[in-house]
Amino acid sequence: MSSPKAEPPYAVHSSSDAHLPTLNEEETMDIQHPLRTPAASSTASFPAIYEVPTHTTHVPHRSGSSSSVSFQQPRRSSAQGPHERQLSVLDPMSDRVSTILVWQNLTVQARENKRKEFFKRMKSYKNFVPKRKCLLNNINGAIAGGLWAVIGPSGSGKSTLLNTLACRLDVNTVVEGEMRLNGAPYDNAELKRIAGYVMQDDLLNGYLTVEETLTYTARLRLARTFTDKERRDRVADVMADLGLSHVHNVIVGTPLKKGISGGERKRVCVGMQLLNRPQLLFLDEPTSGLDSVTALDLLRTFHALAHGKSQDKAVTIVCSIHQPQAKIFNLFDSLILLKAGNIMYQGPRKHVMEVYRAAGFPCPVNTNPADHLLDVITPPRGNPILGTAVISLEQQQAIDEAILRHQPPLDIDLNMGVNKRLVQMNNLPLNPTWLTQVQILLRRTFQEQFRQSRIILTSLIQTIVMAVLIGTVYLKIGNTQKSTLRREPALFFCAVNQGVFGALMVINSFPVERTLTLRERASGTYFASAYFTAKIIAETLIQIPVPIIFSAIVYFLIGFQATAGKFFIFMLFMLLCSLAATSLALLVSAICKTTDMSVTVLPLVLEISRLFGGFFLAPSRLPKYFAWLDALSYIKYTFVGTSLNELQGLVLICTDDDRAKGSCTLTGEQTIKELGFDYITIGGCIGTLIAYIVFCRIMAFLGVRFLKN
Ligand SMILES: Nc1ncnc2c1ncn2[C@@H]1O[C@H](COP(=O)(O)OP(=O)(O)OP(=O)(O)O)[C@@H](O)[C@H]1O
Repeated sequence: MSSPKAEPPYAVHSSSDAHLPTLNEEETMDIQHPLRTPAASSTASFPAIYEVPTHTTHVPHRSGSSSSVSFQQPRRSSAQGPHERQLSVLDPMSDRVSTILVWQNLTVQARENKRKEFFKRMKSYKNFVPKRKCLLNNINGAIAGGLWAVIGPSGSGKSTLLNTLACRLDVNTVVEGEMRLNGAPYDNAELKRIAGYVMQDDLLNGYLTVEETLTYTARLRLARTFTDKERRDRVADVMADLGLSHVHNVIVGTPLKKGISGGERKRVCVGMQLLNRPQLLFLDEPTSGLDSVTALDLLRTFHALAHGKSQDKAVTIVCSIHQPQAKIFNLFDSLILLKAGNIMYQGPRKHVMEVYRAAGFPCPVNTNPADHLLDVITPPRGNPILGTAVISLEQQQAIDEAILRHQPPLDIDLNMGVNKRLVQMNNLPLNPTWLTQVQILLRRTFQEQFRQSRIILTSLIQTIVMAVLIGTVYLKIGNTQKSTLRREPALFFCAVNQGVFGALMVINSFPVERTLTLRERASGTYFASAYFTAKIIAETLIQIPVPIIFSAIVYFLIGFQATAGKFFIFMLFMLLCSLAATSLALLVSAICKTTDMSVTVLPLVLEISRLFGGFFLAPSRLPKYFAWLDALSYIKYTFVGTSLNELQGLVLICTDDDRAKGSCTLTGEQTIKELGFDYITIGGCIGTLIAYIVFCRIMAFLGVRFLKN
């Protein structure tokens, strides 16, 4: 094929080309993109760069067989400058590009609603056609080295593409087509070992410093063969690469406690992924919420990382980004332009304007090229006040087709990259053991908790205040016949207080922590069981002082039976009640998943526990159909257990008044019978509460382990 135009595409801007103000001097360099092949129909509009012969290379399959793979070899045209190889990172044959991701006929659909679909399928089994929303529409593409931008209007499928390639799609989606990593199909487990994913919102432990955050991640993610010094060095390297060294000692921060800036938070998230030197990094909207200077600074860092200036090896970075500013746009090596689940352009960023110009849509003067790309493919909404016209569907289709027509076809081969170093799962170094993970997570949880000393202090003060209040309301209850009337409400109130307090703390903090955990686990940081074990141990240890302090104050102010054994049994019940409440709250928030839902459901569960707590209606006198709700009330087992403990062996004295009324026959044992508490023993109540705690925690673990979205 011969070139109809002698000039390279961006080498010289004629006066009519002067509308590309944002293209800098770098634009004059001609580059070869690996994925484009010459198209006969489009050669008229395309310069020599696309007119390169396709070389066929025989590369071995994983299976050992050989296959024909097409690669374009970069060729220097006479018009190309001496710096063209500067961007050789884009060349999949380059040794610096270690990962090639290819997808073919990729379609992603969202199920209407799993339950609805199931019932409709049951109703009309044979004729049933599920209604599905198409998110990605039979697209082909490849990513090989450099800094990539996935751009497109809102809702065009940028995040969906990223999530699909990173195997992180929602469960309600259906994926068809092929995706290959270095020529082989891959899954989430495999990708996790070599790729990182940074989500749009920066969810971090707000009470840890930057260095602590990275150090804990390094301990959890770096292979067990790393020494402490090597880990520290790796953390220091990452902080230096990302410009975080000056804030290493500053806490990340929470909405209430100021920490590092938004840009620095994003860098910490990226740093956590860079610690184990990934070959591929996905970033979902990394600049969202950042000011233009911070965003540009961040992208410059990504550019440096993608070109291997900071790390040993270049990391391929793929960012979904919504209308980047011109300076940011110019930092990208390659683009994927999406519209309604279709790829409108894929290839070098430097060629996209040429495609648009050839299609009849040159970028106007002083216009951000990224804005222009989106403006052309997004149908404007007509505005009668401004006098702007609506573009018909046909007109917009013609525009889209013109853009697509002026691009040479992609030469996608699923075997691309098969000659690269393959991901040998068995040869990858082993992560820390389960026990090490538990120890690290335990340390992290304690450190985080102790940083929140104000919350711990507040909860201790609250406990003391409540204990003194309850104690003084029922002060020195005595042991007259009448005292039984006050003894039972006092015991019930103690159970309710300890049975609600801990639950409310969990419900507010756990859903956020759960989301953070899901992310860390999605990155392969630790096992769900290691996290849960560490959490349970830490929470139990932190929770113990509250019921102890409460019992010590309340017991003696009220004046329950003054024997050591009875006091410690009372304290044990308060502790078990508190643990049962937090376990129940953990279960509710693990199943409900969001704080909003958990806060709605938990009060109902607590209310039922209180209602069937044995105080308002004796458990033995409950109607049969309520037996199951009664069995689920941990407050009941606490109340009945503490009542048995208090009433057994209680000697009630008889006052003159009592004698006059003839009611002097009451004993502790008789009161137990009257209240209907003689159906169970103290040991039975303790055993049931322990079983309750274990059951709730196992169910909460299953929720955390299996409910991911
Ligand atoms: N799991 C899902 N179920 C149903 N629809 C979905 C699902 N995921 C995405 N969508 C829809 O698919 C379309 C593309 O979503 P996606 O988040 O990929 O777009 P985007 O280009 O990243 O948008 P934005 O720039 O606004 O974040 C949207 O209309 C979205 O509502």
